[in-house]
Amino acid sequence: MAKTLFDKIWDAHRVTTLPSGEDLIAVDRVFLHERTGSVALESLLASGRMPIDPDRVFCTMDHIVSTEEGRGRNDARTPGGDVFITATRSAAAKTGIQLIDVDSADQGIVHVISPELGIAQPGLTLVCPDSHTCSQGALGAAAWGIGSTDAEHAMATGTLRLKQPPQTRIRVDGRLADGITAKDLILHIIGTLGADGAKRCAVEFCGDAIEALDVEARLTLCNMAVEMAAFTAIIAPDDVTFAYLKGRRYAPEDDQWDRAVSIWRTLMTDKDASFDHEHVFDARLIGHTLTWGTSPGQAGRLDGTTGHSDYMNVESGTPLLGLPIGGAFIGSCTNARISDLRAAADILRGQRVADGVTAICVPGSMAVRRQAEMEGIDRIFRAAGFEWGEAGCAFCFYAGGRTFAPGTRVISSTNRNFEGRQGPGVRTHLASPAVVAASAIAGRIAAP
Ligand SMILES: CC(C)[C@H](C(=O)O)[C@@H](O)C(=O)O
Ligand code: SF4
Repeated sequence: MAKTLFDKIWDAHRVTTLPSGEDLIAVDRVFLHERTGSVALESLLASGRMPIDPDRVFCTMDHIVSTEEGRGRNDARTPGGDVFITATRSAAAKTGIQLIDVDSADQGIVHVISPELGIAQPGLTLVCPDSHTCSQGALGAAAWGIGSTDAEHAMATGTLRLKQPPQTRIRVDGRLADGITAKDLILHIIGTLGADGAKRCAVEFCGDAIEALDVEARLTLCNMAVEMAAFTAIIAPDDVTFAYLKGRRYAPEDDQWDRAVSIWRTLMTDKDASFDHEHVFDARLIGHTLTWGTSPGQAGRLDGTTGHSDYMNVESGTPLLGLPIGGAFIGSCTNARISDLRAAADILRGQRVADGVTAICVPGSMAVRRQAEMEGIDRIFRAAGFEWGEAGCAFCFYAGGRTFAPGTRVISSTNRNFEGRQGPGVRTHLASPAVVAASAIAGRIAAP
């Protein structure tokens, strides 16, 4: 029978089908972070269990760590949040899992460093107690977000019990216009299908426009699948994927590499495979896209108008272009990789952030930060008046502590614009790094 890419990975990991109709699925890798991972690790230890294979459990510190330069990386950005850091460190030592601690050169946001280190690979199952784990499907893995209890189960048994999700195919034909990015594309898709447009589905992205994206852009695309309520997203691995993975720390080596690639080449949807839902988009019709409301589905063109939102303080029909901003943030697992920073730096070079705009850039990983510094990108950001941070989730979500003033309109390269997401009363517009940079300079929402 013809199979989808997702079927192939699922079937290869099915240990058995249970009487309940659920499958018992072998989990290849578990990734944790200090916010939810600490809970899972402590609970596992309290039950007297140990990870069945600690070498396949990875953990980073990203959500609660301070990202302010020079502040000391052991510091928490959440008042009293140090417990997340210390509890994770101590539980990691007791369980023998692979901890990427605050002072590690590899530290960064889980969904940024997992691909960077080659931990996410085609054909693997990978889970993490974090909703944006779907990002990692960009490498051709089945990667999905779980709760802390399931993380505990996955660590203890190397399996998870769940029903195979329904499947959606989203094909994007044509090529994105110059300057239009994967962020514009995914905001356009969510804006069209709605914030529950892919409910509980495993989404496969395919088509010419997807094949033309580099891996970093594919990560941005898959990252936001959960914002349309998807179970996960996946892209068939291809030569672009293999070139990205080759030589990375956890990638297969030597003849193992050739064997892996020959298996990976079989990971694609068969011609006659069927999906529960299918959608087709035309990349050529997509322009700069950003959100105007408090759901990622409330998105529209930069040259368009808003709907009505009291929280966002916009009337229906207000042009997005020209809305005055007080904050600009470039960061998060959506858009804080080197290609994102380069795109923003191209716009910021020789420019200054407008008066009254607090502008902050927080690279997604310390590796991205080092690369940016090697290229002089940090100097462009600093000279423009941006604060330059150390890696972590930072202003992507409010965790107590420092944020923008209530009521501030912020243009942000992140993935969630819920009420209060970036701080009490803070009004978030999601956009690409280029639109964030251009708006920071203009002091109002502006085109790159
Ligand atoms: C804190 C964490 C569990 C949460 C998530 O699951 O996504 C966070 O990363 C987010 O983006 O809201
Ligand atoms: S950067 Fe934001 S979206 Fe990504 S894992 Fe951190 S908090 Fe979640």
